[in-house]
Amino acid sequence: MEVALQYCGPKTPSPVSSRSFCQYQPPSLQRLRFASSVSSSSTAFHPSVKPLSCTTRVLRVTCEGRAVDVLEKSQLENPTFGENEKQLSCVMKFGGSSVASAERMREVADLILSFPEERPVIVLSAMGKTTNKLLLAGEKAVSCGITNVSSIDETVDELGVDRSMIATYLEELEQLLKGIAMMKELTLRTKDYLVSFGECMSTRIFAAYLNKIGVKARQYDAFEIGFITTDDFTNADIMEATYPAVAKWLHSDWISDPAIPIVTGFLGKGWRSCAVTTLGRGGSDLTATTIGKALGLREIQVWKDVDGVLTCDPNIYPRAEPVPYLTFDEAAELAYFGAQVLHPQSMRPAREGDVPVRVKNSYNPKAPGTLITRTRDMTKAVLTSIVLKRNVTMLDIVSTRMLGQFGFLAKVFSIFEDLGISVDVVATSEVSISLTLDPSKLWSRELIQQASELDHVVEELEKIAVVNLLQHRSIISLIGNVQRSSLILEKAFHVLRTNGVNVQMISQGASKVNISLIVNDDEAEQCVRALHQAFFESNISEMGCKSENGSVSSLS
Ligand SMILES: Nc1ncnc2c1ncn2[C@@H]1O[C@H](COP(=O)(O)OP(=O)(O)O)[C@@H](O)[C@H]1O
Ligand SMILES: N[C@@H](CC(=O)OP(=O)(O)O)C(=O)O
Repeated sequence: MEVALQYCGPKTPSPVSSRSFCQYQPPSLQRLRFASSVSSSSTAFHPSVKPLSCTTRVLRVTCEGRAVDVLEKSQLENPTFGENEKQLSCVMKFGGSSVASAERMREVADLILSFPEERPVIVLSAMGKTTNKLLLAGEKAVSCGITNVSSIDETVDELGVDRSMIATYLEELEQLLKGIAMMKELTLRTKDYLVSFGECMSTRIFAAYLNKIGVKARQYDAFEIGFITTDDFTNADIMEATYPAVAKWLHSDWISDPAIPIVTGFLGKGWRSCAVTTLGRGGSDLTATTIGKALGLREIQVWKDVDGVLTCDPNIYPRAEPVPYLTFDEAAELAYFGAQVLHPQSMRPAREGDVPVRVKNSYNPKAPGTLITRTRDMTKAVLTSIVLKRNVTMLDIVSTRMLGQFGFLAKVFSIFEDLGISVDVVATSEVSISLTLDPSKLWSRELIQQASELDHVVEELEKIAVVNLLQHRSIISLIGNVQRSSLILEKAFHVLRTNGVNVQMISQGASKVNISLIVNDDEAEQCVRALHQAFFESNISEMGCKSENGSVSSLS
């Protein structure tokens, strides 16, 4: 594997060797890119990429012979357009549920074409439950040999597109499964490569279909156009270098030869390994918001199978209703604390780029959906949504020293830092601390590794504290206007007391939009239903009434 980093243009210094590239930490890569004062003409672009201007400062990252040119940020904030050039206008992301079959792909194509004024970038997930099926196939390959991969063929035939386009992928996939069966091992890195076939195929099929019906489209693999990530396989983070690289790639292609870009969601390329990475389950939302920020688009649309973000998970309580407006902060908390509808990290690029996100239903396009923006009128808002995160591990840590001891919290958190474990919810006093561990980070690891990691954490903490490990807990997050926390808590505790539920920990974060309550797993769903009824269904109740935007407001 060869990785090189170089400046392009006449004064190009010698390429940085693979070893020294690997020594850079992400922040220094950033500094290097933006601090450079090397000004050179951009003559050494990738053949498919047209330079934006003739005096562009460029840093090129070459991975396995493939170059990604990273521009100085200012060049991307003000791309130059010819008089008649129209920019790409929005991102439309369609999840697996929206493109589950040939019929759905046709409907999604019609939906896109029903917005003739838009020039969208399309982001697609794998069809239906393909990601789960691929993971299952990988596990079966480990335990009992190869499984076959034929159902994607049927969609190709139904859409009438050329099957040779994905034939090589299906062959490669079978080879991969054979390899897994032979090795009897499925590493996180291999898992990411395996599931990437889902998005690689759905986008190729969809782009071929659009071209077949006369709509010019171009397929892109995200890992080839500059989605540079950390090497945390199955849960990689997008790195800053992604934004200028992706913007440049998509923008330049669009300017030189306009065609609707069809981009694989969920996938990236590890900056050290250069291997395919994934952004965590549901990661196509993050792909969409990353593109929205990178290109400074007008709007990011995420098309789902529900009428927007709902007041709670409809699988827990079917009477959940759409929430018309959310702020980025509310949506980020909601996503982070377990609402499957949005990827936990997906709001970050949208908030940074201040690009509105609209959550819409591809099965019911007329429904207004949810609009997520930087601010909204919070004067009447009390509670917006209730979110449940299950199977959480909680730790009660009590210092073995006396009151007044400083540095206790610092020691506790440095243990988590050393072990690379993220903490979710925290409540603390001077000598004790209760916290929950982020299950998405912890549970992505192998089961045996999880158990030994937990033992290790407890062992380390026991050097300075008495530790009580509590498993099978749930976090119920009340997302809304924490300025009205007394009202929210009064009502919530009334509901919980009537349902005989004891809250084991409570935390009101600095975000001002979230109050988290920890309860036992087996009581959690019943709590969510009862809370939903109290907050959203009692039109005029003791303490609250429904406001126009669907959230609860006080009578006072
Ligand atoms: N608060 C919520 N609002 C809306 N949907 C939710 C919520 N919590 C959980 N969900 C679930 O999230 C699903 C949509 O997310 P997801 O399956 O990731 O969509 P897609 O695959 O289309 O991107 C819905 O079908 C719904 O069951
Ligand atoms: N296909 C991936 C990525 C994704 O975002 O999917 P969806 O948009 O269907 O949630 C997954 O299942 O996790």
